[in-house]
Amino acid sequence: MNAMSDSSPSRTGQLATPHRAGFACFVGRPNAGKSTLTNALVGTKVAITSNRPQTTRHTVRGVVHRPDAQLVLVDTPGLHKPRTLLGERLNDVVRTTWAEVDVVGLCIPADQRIGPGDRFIAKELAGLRKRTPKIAVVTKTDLVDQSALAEQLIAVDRLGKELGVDWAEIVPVSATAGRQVELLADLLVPLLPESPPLYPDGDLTDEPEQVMVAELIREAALEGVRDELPHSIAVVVEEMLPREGRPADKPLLDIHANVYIERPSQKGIVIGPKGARLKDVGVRSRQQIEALLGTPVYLDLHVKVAKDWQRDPRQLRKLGF
Ligand SMILES: Nc1nc2c(ncn2[C@@H]2O[C@H](COP(=O)(O)OP(=O)(O)OP(=O)(O)O)[C@@H](O)[C@H]2O)c(=O)[nH]1
Repeated sequence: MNAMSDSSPSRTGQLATPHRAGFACFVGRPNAGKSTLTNALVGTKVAITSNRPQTTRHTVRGVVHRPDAQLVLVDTPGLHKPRTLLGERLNDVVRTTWAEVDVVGLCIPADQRIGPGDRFIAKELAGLRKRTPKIAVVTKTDLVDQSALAEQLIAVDRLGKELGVDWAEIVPVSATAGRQVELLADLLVPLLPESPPLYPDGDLTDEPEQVMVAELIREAALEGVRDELPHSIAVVVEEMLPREGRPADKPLLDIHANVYIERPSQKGIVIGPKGARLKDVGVRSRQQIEALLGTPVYLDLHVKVAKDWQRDPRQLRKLGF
């Protein structure tokens, strides 16, 4: 099930390569390595990774540009059993995304047994329209030896047969070791429809910059306090403006952002003794933002309480959900 023959030279000796372009998304349980894989394919940091579940809240697209194809990667939040309104909304976002893409890749870590979380998602995939190709990506192969990997590949194959998902490919990769990432792109491209490029060359993401900036701040704010504040931090960038009166060769971007927490008692955790933690969050996220936007940044952070924001539809809308 691939259209590799399309890219072989034609009899006239010219390359009869139709340009292909389309959307792919990686799904999988939290922490399966979806964001890291997206980054590895695109070759720069576009999606936000973390060593904890459910940090990818927004649909972030990275664009892989190749002479023969353009692969637009849509990164979705992990599908999970919803417990809150936010959880339900996230699942809706995930399903909507699946229905709109040209190929879906289910990520399953090589170093963990296939569990209820993977089955839950694979079952959803089985219900997706037939003509959307589904591939299985066995991630983090650097963490296991050859025989464990072979076993996992067999288990993934069995999972597909059992649940009625017809894998177009089963591909083992390591995003961090850069192993087989190119091959994955090669296998994804033929599954895309023939189409001219969808994005101008050089575009890595069409996610609004403010959302990316907010994600970087949230990532820094969660660092080290995830156990205390699992899903209780949201960040909204209120304003992003070039500082007036600066010489052209010394621009400065003023960014004002609010870090929302759910309860006043969480304020101390985020701010830290004498504001030390918040200062540190500011320094670390500023460096990331400067790297992302390529300009010096002045970052102004405020911590605010948005009571029970995960359960309140009005707050959710304000926070962009
Ligand atoms: N050793 C190794 N670790 C990896 C690899 N890919 C991802 N990881 C690690 O696995 C953890 C989760 O990776 P993410 O890319 O954030 O996972 P995700 O599926 O996007 O997670 P959510 O956003 O929670 O859905 C991070 O600590 C990564 O560094 C890999 O190829 N090898």
